[in-house]
Amino acid sequence: MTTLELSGGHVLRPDLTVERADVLVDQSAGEVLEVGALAGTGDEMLDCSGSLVMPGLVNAHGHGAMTLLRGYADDKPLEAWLEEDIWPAEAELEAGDVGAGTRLAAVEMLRSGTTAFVDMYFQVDEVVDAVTEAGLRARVGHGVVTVGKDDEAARADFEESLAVAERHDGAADGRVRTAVMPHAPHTVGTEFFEAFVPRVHEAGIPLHFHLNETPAYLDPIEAEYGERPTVYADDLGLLGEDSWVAHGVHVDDSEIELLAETGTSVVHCPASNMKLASGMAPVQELLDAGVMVGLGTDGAASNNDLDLFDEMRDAAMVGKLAAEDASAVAAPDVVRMATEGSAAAAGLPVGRVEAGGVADFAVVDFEQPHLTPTHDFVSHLVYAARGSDVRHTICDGAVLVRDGTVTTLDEDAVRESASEHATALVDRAN
Ligand SMILES: CSC[C@H]1O[C@@H](n2cnc3c(O)ncnc32)[C@H](O)[C@@H]1O
Ligand SMILES: [Zn+2]
Repeated sequence: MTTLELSGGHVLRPDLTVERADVLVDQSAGEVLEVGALAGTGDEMLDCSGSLVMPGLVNAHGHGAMTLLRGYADDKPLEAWLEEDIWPAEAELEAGDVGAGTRLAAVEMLRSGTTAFVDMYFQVDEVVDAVTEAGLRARVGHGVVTVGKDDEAARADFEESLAVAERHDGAADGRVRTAVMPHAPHTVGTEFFEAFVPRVHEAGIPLHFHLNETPAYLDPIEAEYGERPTVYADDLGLLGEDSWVAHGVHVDDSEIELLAETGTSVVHCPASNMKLASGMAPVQELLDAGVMVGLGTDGAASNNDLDLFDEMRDAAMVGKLAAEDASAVAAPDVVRMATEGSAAAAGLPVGRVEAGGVADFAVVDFEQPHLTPTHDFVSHLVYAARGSDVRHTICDGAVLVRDGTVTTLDEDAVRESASEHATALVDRAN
């Protein structure tokens, strides 16, 4: 057994108290052995003085390779943005693009303290290779869209999502888990849900999809079935403890109750919701109803970054506006959303720093002017810290970022390759 000691820092405990402590990790098992006063007992030492050791952040909804389309199309609402710009560009995507874009996403996430993420996209073999190389943890899936496809192509798309989930589950020494990911209730035909959802359940595979992001998600379902999309999704077997949805912006009281009753988690994506003017999710109401809420960036083309510190601040700010209450979506709730909440939503065994727990951490440098004085660590994590304050990132016991430098990927090469792929992709699309 080789041990790593995170020494000299403060530690954010699961009850969100902070104490001066070291953390000893079994690197081969990727597990925390002890949290306490250790004073130099590790085989390898990682200096965390002046810093806070917290659980690695978990990005519970996104489309990693959309980094290639960052800044390609802005200042439009979701439907116009997807139909006029994003989907035509994605029609030109090649496997290598997804690999390059996901590596860029990995570098950005690692540098800002994210150790696990959820990815709904295409060419998932490439996504898995990038995750494996980066050393990250992920829940990945092939996104299914059947609108605009004939029956054969639509069925093939859903088959691909199932096959990908079965092929990759447990990859990268178990750091990669999978899910079947239909895009949304209104972009996948009812007959395909009816045919495939029972098979997904039989195979014990979780489900992840976009729900009620904009008013346009409601109209077609209400017009055809006379019910809210959450009820429609429940009728099709899409809700449950193994399901988590992205957005949940336009959910009424009965839908919130249904999400709580079925144990379906909601991933809040505040930056994307603000940028696309999709609306303000009723996060405090979801929390009050007992719904598990996680946090996600969505893709880098609608955010336009993958920094969960930024996202935490946005979640707190817009949560207060939505509730018209400055005490709503308070800092401790937001830190829980970005750690344990996201982890529970995505079914990943992370989100707490404790003995016997998984060794995934972000180490945040608090010796910064904008983090001085430190009356309250949790307040600073939400309202004042930035992704660039992350000093070290550790996943599964391995140091993936040491003093701001990614150890597993060559950052310059990743940036260069992503730029080349992005330019060629956009040239093909235009
Ligand atoms: C079928 S793979 C995922 C699919 O989703 C698209 N997408 C990106 N951002 C959003 C969003 O905010 N709402 C809905 N769909 C989104 C992405 O471009 C892919 O086509
Ligand atoms: Zn999305």
